[in-house]
Amino acid sequence: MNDFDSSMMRRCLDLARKALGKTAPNPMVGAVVVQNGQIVGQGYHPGAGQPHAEVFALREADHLARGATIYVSLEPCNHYGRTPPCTEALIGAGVAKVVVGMVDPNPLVSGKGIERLREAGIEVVVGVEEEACRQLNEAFVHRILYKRPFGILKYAMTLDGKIATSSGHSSWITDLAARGVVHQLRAACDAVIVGGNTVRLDNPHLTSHQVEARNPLRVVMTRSLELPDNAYLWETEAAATLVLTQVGANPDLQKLLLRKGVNVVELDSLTPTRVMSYLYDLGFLSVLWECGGVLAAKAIAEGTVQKVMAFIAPKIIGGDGAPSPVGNLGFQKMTQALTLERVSWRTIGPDCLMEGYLPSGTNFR
Ligand SMILES: Nc1nc(O)c(N)c(N[C@@H]2O[C@H](COP(=O)(O)O)[C@@H](O)[C@H]2O)n1
Ligand SMILES: [Zn+2]
Repeated sequence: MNDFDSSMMRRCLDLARKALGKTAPNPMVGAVVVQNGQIVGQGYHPGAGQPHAEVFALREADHLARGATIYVSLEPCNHYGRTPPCTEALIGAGVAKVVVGMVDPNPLVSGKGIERLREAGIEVVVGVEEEACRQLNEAFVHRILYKRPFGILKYAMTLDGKIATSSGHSSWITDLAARGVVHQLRAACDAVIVGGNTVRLDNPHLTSHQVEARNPLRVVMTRSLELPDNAYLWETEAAATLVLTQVGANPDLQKLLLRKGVNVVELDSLTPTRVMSYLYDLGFLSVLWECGGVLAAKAIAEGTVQKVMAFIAPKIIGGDGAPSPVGNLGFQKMTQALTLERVSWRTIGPDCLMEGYLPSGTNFR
């Protein structure tokens, strides 16, 4: 890989990111057409049902695409989905070379796009900035491979591991800057899940708090449906809310919520696994768990959390009964601890964000 290829692929990733949070169930993809060392066309995939990144880049390059090199962060598709195959568009435009960031994990494409281009006599290079391409679409890759959305557990805790005081007060653990990062994270996710207790205790908004940014679907998991008549989550002009409950729960509140525009769905079983399967069917890529410790423990135990984002404030509040981010996992020994992989951390204002991935296959129901 040379520096030029690398910088063009990074440009593709920057373009792809313009559609952050807007492409589900599709990936984020960017493409750049280069003729004689100059960018003559670029594009990104804005969302499902719209043309792919390659098509926008080719349109912009027009006749200059002939004999050019196109960089694309994901293997060009070779199938009829919502849109026709990009391989045929590339062949038709007469490009000489295609530089691909990563092979598409989608079995409808996986390797077939590259094969088709090579058959047509086009030079194809694969794997430029592959790790960065994979990272950008980690949720898409997970969805394709496991037929479930990618789960992120996010929490804010004090240095002594508490998410609230013993009385349940939790506003605010982290500073403004860290809360801003959480708002961006919400804008990048398709749904954010809390349990009934969080609604009762914290009355959260769960929006991205930015005028231009999109909001995730706000999802409440509640068996009893014993929730307040008035909650910010019922203000659906701000963002859509879905309440998942069990069959026959609190019919009066169901009627009230429906009148307020909240979607209420009764599920046969209200487990994290069932909820993630429901959200998969809605086409979601990434789901943010912003719940309390009891639900977080269940979500981890059922393998519905892949990544953990822990915001840690340099504050100590103590309190024997003060809750912690993850409830009972049933572990007795330190050897049972779930050790995160690919851990990184950074400071955000006075706080610290530690991120890492649960070992793959974590599931001990
Ligand atoms: N290479 C590439 N560029 C894009 O811009 C894309 N959106 C994709 N997506 C791949 O094609 C599938 C979706 O196809 P339709 O949008 O339904 O036609 C998606 O699952 C990816 O495999 N690829
Ligand atoms: Zn395509």
